[in-house]
Amino acid sequence: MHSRPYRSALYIPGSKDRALEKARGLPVDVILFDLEDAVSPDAKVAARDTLYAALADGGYGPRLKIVRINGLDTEWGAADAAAVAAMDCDAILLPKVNGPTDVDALAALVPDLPIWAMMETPEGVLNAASIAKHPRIAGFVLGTNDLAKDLNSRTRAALTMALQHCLLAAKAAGIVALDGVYNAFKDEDGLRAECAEGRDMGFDGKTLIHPAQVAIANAAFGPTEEEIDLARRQIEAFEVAEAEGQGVAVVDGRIVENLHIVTARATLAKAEAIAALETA
Ligand SMILES: CC(C)(COP(=O)(O)OP(=O)(O)OC[C@H]1O[C@@H](n2cnc3c(N)ncnc32)[C@H](O)[C@@H]1OP(=O)(O)O)[C@@H](O)C(=O)NCCC(=O)NCCSC(=O)C[C@H](O)C(=O)O
Ligand SMILES: [Mg+2]
Repeated sequence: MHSRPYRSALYIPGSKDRALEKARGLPVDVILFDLEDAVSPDAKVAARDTLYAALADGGYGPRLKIVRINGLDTEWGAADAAAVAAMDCDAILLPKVNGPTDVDALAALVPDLPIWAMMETPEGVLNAASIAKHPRIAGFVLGTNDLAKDLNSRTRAALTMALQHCLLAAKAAGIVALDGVYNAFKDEDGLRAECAEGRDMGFDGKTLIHPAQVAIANAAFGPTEEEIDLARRQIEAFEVAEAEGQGVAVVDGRIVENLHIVTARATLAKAEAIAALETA
């Protein structure tokens, strides 16, 4: 179980001062400062300095600060990595990871920061287990746009197997897994439905492209009052059952065993972590 929430992870173009400023006041759990696709080629070099200065100025509070660089096979990747190594951030995100050797290459350039991997190529998805187990990897971010492009697929349903494969790899390795973006940023109902689907699959949160998407993701991936109440009642009932020498309790007509208590405790821990983040 992770000790901080990852409900909402907002991409911020590293080149845009206004968005970098706006992010300081947004209730997101994770900020993905982007040097890759959100930044046009002619702005990429200057974006490094813009982002360095924004992070040095601070004001992003307890949010997890991750910087996405350009691929190491591009003209910007290696210099991005060197620049990020000097930035005040928590992790570095590598796009289009195809296998653990891609992670090795970045690890050699950035010795100290945790590395997150964009899972967005067919080869990367096939190698998900070995990427997730790389000792420097701390999280997966699904890149559903690039994946759909490479697969020539037209629906999210067509990506289900890839999403689940990456999730299995992430959970087996004990790392974080964030779902891909929902492109139609003005369609709140569509986002709500996709967040619910990603949460039910097991993702820890959703990557986002616009501030208007934050509240929907936070609500979808945070425990509800009903879930918190149920978790408390399950723990209470199980403790009573245990005191009576029983291994099973019944709450709301359903059995509660030790494994459900693990989930119930995780729900309460997540609620506490969210409260701590929101009051920090
Ligand atoms: C999508 C956008 C281009 C829309 O921008 P805009 O038209 O400016 O939106 P608004 O006028 O509604 O903006 C309102 C205010 O919010 C600020 N804003 C907008 N977006 C962001 C943001 N992402 N972070 C912080 N602040 C933001 C505006 O500055 C306005 O502020 P104010 O002036 O105070 O009113 C734009 O949202 C955008 O560029 N989004 C990010 C796009 C992006 O990051 N793309 C790359 C990541 S997605 C990806 O690569 C996925 C993956 O790799 C894959 O393969 O799937
Ligand atoms: Mg991508």
